[in-house]
Amino acid sequence: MGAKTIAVLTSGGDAPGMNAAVRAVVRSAISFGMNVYGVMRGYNGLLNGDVKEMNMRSVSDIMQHGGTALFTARSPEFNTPEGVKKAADFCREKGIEGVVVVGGDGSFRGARDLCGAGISCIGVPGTIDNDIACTDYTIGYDTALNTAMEMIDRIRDTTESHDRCSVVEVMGRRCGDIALNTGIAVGAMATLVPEVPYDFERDIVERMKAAQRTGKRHYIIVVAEGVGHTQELTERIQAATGIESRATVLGHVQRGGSPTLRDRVVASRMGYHAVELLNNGASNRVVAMKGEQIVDFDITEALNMPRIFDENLYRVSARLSI
Ligand SMILES: Nc1ncnc2c1ncn2[C@@H]1O[C@H](COP(=O)(O)OP(=O)(O)O)[C@@H](O)[C@H]1O
Ligand SMILES: O=P(O)(O)OC[C@H]1O[C@](O)(COP(=O)(O)O)[C@@H](O)[C@@H]1O
Ligand SMILES: [Mg+2]
Repeated sequence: MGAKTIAVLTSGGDAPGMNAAVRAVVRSAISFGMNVYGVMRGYNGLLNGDVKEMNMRSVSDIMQHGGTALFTARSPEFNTPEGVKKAADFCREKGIEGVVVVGGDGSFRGARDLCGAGISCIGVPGTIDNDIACTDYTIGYDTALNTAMEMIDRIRDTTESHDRCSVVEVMGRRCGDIALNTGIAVGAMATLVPEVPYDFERDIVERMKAAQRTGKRHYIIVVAEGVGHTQELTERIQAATGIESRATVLGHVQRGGSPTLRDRVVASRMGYHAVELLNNGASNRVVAMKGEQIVDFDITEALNMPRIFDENLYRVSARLSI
């Protein structure tokens, strides 16, 4: 028997496209004859009773906006056995039988715990990092990639005009996917990711000198946040090569902005799939994308899957960047 009353929340770092996922959950739920609540500020809304009943119009005009209309939070209180019990008790009080959690791996751990406390949960991957092992794609990734690319193109203009080296840090706490893809798209001379250790002399200094001998006069180096020490690295490059160097940390600009078509469509498909699962009585699942197909996995199995780094793409990047 499927859930009759469900809720939707967004949790962890926001990502462009989360609004399209919320809209899809609300509209699908209503079309299946369910009642649906929007939970404010991630798991905090379940702890503080901050929920609102949604109707068809509650999610009008939000899809084109970045951020999340439900707001988001990282909730330390929920991340305790007492917090999970309190949230589950609140759901029971409200008659909420199922919760769709749009967020990253941390949020899925929370969803798994809430399932353990008796509430059916479905995870929908929403994070710009693309760092969730079970899915080829996370909502927000495409928008973040395009924003980072556009920003680095701008940095290139000034880098070129000054014959400089620019070291640009992009987001990705433990995952080099944003760095690797934007590095290829902007023609970076080197791309550093947390998955592959690098050697300063071999991978940076010697490459720059070799490129210089072919006539190159300006350089873009893309570094994933997870590699760290971007300012220090920039100073070392200037000291070792004599080439004037500047560091730019792109930061949260990558998390904002109107979502791309891909993010809106994938988010809509995933949100619909999540509600279909709850309507069929499923629980403890994560929605994922494999190739172009929307599929789902058991949350615990999904959280235990190892992330596979795209070695082939890394090789392409290394060959082209000089
Ligand atoms: N191991 C865990 N058990 C229960 N809840 C968790 C756990 N890890 C994270 N959460 C909850 O999910 C929220 C979001 O997780 P976080 O890792 O910050 O972001 P993301 O979901 O984007 O990876 C946390 O603030 C916390 O409330
Ligand atoms: O919003 P905050 O707390 O500054 O977090 C920054 C982190 O959030 C992210 O943008 C997304 O990470 P999550 O998906 O785990 O929330 C990371 O790339 C970055 O390291
Ligand atoms: Mg995370």
